Amino acid sequence: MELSFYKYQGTGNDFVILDNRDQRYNSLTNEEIHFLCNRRFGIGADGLMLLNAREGYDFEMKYFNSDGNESSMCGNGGRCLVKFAFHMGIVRTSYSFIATDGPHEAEIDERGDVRLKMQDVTEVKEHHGDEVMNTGSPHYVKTVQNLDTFDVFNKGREIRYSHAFQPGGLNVNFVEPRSEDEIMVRTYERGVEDETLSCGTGVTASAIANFHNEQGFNEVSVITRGGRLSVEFERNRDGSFTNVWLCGPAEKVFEGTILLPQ
Ligand SMILES: N[C@H](CCC[C@H](N)C(=O)O)C(=O)O
Repeated sequence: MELSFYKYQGTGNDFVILDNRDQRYNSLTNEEIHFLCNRRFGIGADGLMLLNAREGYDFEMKYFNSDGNESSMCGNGGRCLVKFAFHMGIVRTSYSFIATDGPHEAEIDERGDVRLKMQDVTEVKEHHGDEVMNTGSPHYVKTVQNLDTFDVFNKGREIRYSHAFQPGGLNVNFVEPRSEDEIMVRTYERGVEDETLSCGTGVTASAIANFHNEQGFNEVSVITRGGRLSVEFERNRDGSFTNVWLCGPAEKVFEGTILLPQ
């Protein structure tokens, strides 16, 4: 089958996007998605998304990691899918779409950056002095020194596969505070099984773990290897985090067609 695809990236986290509003790609297998994400034999990406039609929403987002398996929410992917929808003629001042973790709002600002509203975070657990939370995907957040030379792959893999987080595993973020409201983050991503240049739900978890205002509005600037993102959130008296927004660039790279192996 010949397949038309679009390639997008959000701060270096890159995705194959398929317009599936006519459901033509519903029968794609995990093996085929894994092939499409392969950086040598396929298009190459950290993940693949289907833009589906959905009653009551501007669209539905289905997300697959590059291992070919459907997975939890992807923050950078959601931002790229909003920009794709805009390019495909779905033009809104505020977008409303549904993903595996529920409904999301999103906006495209005057610079073309995409602001994505993330799910509330109601529970942050402590684990060996580090923090574990779910921002639409499960994340482990560890503060380290000298992040630039830190062994993200091996240390990340160790935590991702550790017994404590089986069977599903989780994504692992290493954070180095730079100033009161700026952090650096590098992430080992589950389902990619490698470091990605940025991870939206991971950046969100890392910012929340490094909040600076005990109560009320917080804004954290996040430096990743793929570029800069910002995370805004309210910290509430009950310890929950609401009105969480992930903001940053999301760009089309190219489009094309590819023949799936028979
Ligand atoms: N690999 C993640 C999903 C994608 C997360 C990341 N690409 C993002 O931008 O949030 C997981 O399986 O939990």
